[in-house]
Amino acid sequence: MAQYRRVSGSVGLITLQNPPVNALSASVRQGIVDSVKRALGDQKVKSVVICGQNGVFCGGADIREFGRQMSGPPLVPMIHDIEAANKPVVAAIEGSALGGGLELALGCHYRISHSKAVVYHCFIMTMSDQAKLGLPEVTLGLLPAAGGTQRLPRLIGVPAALNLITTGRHVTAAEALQLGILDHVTEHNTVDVAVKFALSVTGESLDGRRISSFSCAPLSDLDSLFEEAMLKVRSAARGAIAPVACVQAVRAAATLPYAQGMEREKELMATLFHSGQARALQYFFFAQRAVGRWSTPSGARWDTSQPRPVRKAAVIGLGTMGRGITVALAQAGLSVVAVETHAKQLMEATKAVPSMLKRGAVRGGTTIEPDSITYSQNLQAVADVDLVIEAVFEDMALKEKVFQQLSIICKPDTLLCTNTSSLDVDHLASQTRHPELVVGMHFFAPAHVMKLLEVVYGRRSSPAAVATAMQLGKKMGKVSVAVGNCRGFAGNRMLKRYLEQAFFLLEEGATPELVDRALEEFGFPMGVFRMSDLSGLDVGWRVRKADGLADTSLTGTSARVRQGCRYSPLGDLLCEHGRFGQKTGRGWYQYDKPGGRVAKSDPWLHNFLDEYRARHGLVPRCIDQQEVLERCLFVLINEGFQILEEGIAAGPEDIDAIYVFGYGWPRHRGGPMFYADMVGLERVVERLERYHQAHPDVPYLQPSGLLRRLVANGSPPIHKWRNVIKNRNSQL
Ligand SMILES: CCCCCCCC/C=C\C=C\CC(=O)SCCNC(=O)CCNC(=O)[C@H](O)C(C)(C)COP(=O)(O)OP(=O)(O)OC[C@H]1O[C@@H](n2cnc3c(N)ncnc32)[C@H](O)[C@@H]1OP(=O)(O)O
Repeated sequence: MAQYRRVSGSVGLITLQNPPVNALSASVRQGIVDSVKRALGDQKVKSVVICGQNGVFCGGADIREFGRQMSGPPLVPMIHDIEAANKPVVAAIEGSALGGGLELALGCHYRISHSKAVVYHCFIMTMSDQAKLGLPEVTLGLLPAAGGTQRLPRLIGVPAALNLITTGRHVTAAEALQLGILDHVTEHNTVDVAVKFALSVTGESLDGRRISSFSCAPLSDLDSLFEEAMLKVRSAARGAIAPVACVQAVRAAATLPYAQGMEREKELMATLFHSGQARALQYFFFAQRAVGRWSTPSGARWDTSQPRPVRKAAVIGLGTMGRGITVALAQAGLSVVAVETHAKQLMEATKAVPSMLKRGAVRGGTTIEPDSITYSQNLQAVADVDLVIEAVFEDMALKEKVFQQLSIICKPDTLLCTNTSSLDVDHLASQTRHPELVVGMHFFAPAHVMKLLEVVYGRRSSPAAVATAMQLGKKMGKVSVAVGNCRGFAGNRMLKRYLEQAFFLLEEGATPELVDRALEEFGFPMGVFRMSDLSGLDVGWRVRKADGLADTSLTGTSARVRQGCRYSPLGDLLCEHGRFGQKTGRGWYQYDKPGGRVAKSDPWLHNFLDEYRARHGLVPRCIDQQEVLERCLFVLINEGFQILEEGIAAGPEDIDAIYVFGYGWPRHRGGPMFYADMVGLERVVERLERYHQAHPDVPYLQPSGLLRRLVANGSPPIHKWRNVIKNRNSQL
């Protein structure tokens, strides 16, 4: 809806009304069309202001309408009519003007917005409380097709428009003013200022105010600008089609008259609108919001659990993870006690952490106060904190000891969290006096950069403990996903199956290059082998050794079998050769030096694989990219269904958010569970069954019960899976 009234005698004020973000639904569009008509037809009205109710201008088109039959007046002629009006129209932008919302504002003759400098916590000073503007359609698999690709370059120039349209980034009102998107910013009530302004421009000529009549500022070398832009978008999101279409649309603005540019914009939008990528990205938009509405099998829920305030936190262990967590906590405005019992490591951390904070501040345009962190070698320093995050070496005996000590030292109501990536949270809880106050907070390296946080609830974790960890994650800018306690939780448990298949493919004749190429062409930023070289092969080796798996002295058939299932010792053998990946300059690839970044094919590795296969009587066969994708991805997806069946994750959105934010799953493919839905559950079952027949010693290739049940229920779309999922208690 849109409300229309006349204010200050001669200003028609149109207020968009569609909470929470005044999205341009059919009825809002109809309301705007009707209101504009009224304002232009009323002789008493000399100028018009468009604003949004509740301090939000407009969050853009109503994304929920995209999957349905579109009705109501279309945006393009609606905006065209506003621009063509013979009375000045002013956009009063509070909150957000995004997508179609900004396009609507670009159709107005003037744009005024809100900006206010505030200090929002004790040591980070920032410009907050100001409007956000942007054309984020690309993040939804679309382009700004209501004239955005044609008006913005005409208003702010091609390079700046290319940047905004291809990245979808939001800019603050201050930046928008600088770029020339806004005519004016105010610290006062934006609508009042806009009304006064509208009165002041009454009767003035609008000839120079209609952006569609502008020409793009000329540029000397358009071809190389667009070539560069194309290369950039292709490498930023491999295989994503919307950024490419965005570049093409902006090129049309730079080279064609407005009307032809609009035709091109429409044509390009038509290729995107019904694409699988647009569906995936729009699904993911809602999925990442859905994970905040967490629930556990015991009935704890986001809307009935009260988080506790956390002002002071401690981090125990200042290795790579601990340092990153310390930085993330400090950046979130908490006071942090950073504890490391090894003097050398502590000394290094006291230098590393402030410089990480400094780099972060430069990147984020904020100022920091390093005094918010105190360092100590003594665990007693955590006596008065509200929450502790343990990040010591991944060793159960060590962690047990730390939790026993924390339970004595800390206040009785202190929340005790572990950053373990796979160990048993319930067991650690059992070492403490208050197991209900123990949860996992599983960060991903680098912890101050990566968006994902798995919040792991144990059997006895209280709803308040889960709510507090979830809220703290949000405060740290993370996407927090609540998961149950099991080996590897959700993310690493699924990853294990994916890694195993990659190793098996090498045994059967593939090379790391072939496997990585298939995965990178699918859209992962790095294939599995390049990724494991980056993260260090020794990490998994240590875990396998602790689990009694990494025994390379075994010979004959038993060398490739553990606990009755197929096992590949390839990773263990590489580690025994000292090949830990980038850090040693050798892994699945070779690097020019230890710490080198550029992976090169390694003849040694290929010889090693040949000899290994010969030793074990494995006859290499030709493996194609499809098999790589199906084996690696379908087994991971199958584990995802198992996780859903066990209630470790509450819904497919949780798993998809974990994989997109934590494991580089290409966002334009929606996440593994969405991908399964796209491929078709029946096909996933059929391929898994086929591979299981060929590899009966790999039980995880057998389709999970839930997957079969969904197929038996007619393969309902992903948003109906929850109806079929029967949550069970967490399982260890
Ligand atoms: C064959 C060819 C046919 C072509 C015809 C088509 C022609 C179409 C022409 C033009 C198309 C224009 C495209 C667009 O405008 S696409 C939309 C662009 N806008 C966005 O991407 C903005 C999305 N929203 C946000 O970024 C944020 O929500 C923000 C506005 C910044 C507010 O953030 P915050 O305060 O943190 O609130 P939440 O994100 O939690 O959102 C609150 C709830 O509102 C829902 N929401 C938000 N935006 C939209 C929207 N645009 N449409 C529908 N719903 C929206 C959001 O999901 C939250 O609800 P819930 O928690 O239930 O998920």
